[in-house]
Amino acid sequence: MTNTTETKNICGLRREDFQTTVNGKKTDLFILKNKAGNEVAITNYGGAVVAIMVPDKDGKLANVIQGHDNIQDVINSPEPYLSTLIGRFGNRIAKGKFTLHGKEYSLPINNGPNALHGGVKGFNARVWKPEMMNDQTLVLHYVAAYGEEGFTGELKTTVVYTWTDNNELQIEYLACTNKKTIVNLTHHGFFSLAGIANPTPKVDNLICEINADFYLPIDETSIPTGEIRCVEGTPFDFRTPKEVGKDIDADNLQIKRGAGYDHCFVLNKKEEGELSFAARITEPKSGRTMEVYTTEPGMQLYTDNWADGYKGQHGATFPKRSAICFECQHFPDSPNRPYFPSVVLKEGEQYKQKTIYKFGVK
Ligand SMILES: OC[C@H]1O[C@@H](O)[C@H](O)[C@@H](O)[C@@H]1O
Repeated sequence: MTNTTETKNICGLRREDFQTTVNGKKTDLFILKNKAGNEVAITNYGGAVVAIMVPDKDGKLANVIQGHDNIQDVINSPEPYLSTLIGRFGNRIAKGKFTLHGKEYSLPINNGPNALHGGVKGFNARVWKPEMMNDQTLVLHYVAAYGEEGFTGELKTTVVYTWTDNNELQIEYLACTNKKTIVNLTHHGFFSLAGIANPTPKVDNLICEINADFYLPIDETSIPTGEIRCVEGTPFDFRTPKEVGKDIDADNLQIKRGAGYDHCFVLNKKEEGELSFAARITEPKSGRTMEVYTTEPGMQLYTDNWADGYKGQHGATFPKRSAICFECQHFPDSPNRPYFPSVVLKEGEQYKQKTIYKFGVK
């Protein structure tokens, strides 16, 4: 297996730069290689994907996901969710409060007045137990303790990354609890289809299509207002492909609140939980495409609106808006909105979600 031998150069990265010990647990870099010869590199620190090497229309390989080239930079990143796993609860919970079986829970506040992405030390900042199944499958395990980051119930979590021969990065999530809890897992890939370069180009000229007739407007603290609004005639209408930059700075209250796109789309589904088409982007210059499929009801479109000008892999600097994120998940603040799809997981039940990022060329 690839990881048993010392690899000097993995996707332009060095394995040893990812090897350290954090709270007694070892971090490393794992490489998945498919039959087409294309590689993906993942660290078990937060499950951060640090490389996805895919060809452009002329067959030229480039890394299309933002990350860092060493473990210290991953740990201290100005963007703590840079292409990492997110849990136990993706996105925001208003004021960090929710009620479950008649009891009110208070989570640490880490984003304005709200709780974001599972707390001060979420799944993105944990060392996961790695298991290489074969050259194309990495499994990560993490057990979130009862009470960790304010959540009830121990949560045993498994994430399976599979890199298929047709350049699909499949991410499957499984979890179970010993006491009723809430769970909303996702992966926060920061995709730059033009390829990581210095400077990494902005996302404005990506052509984007999103399979959603509705989205969730947000209040001034980025919590869904509760309204499920039609995208028709708004900057959020991506039902026919359009440039990401077309309305990203539109004179629109929702766009202003998000400082760009930072909103959950309600994905069109025939059936709850079906694995279906969510989004597609095309980068016109390189011809690279990415399609997203998910079992989840929602997808947060985030256009990298905040962290600006920090150093990433391959000597690159990442200006803000140089990546696009499609976080497939249940809706933000679901625990406080009984009419949103439920995020409650009971003892004896199994949480499952699957999302696929499929790379190609046009
Ligand atoms: O990486 C952090 C970003 O993650 C997104 O899911 C949130 O909605 C953004 O507000 C946040 O800045």
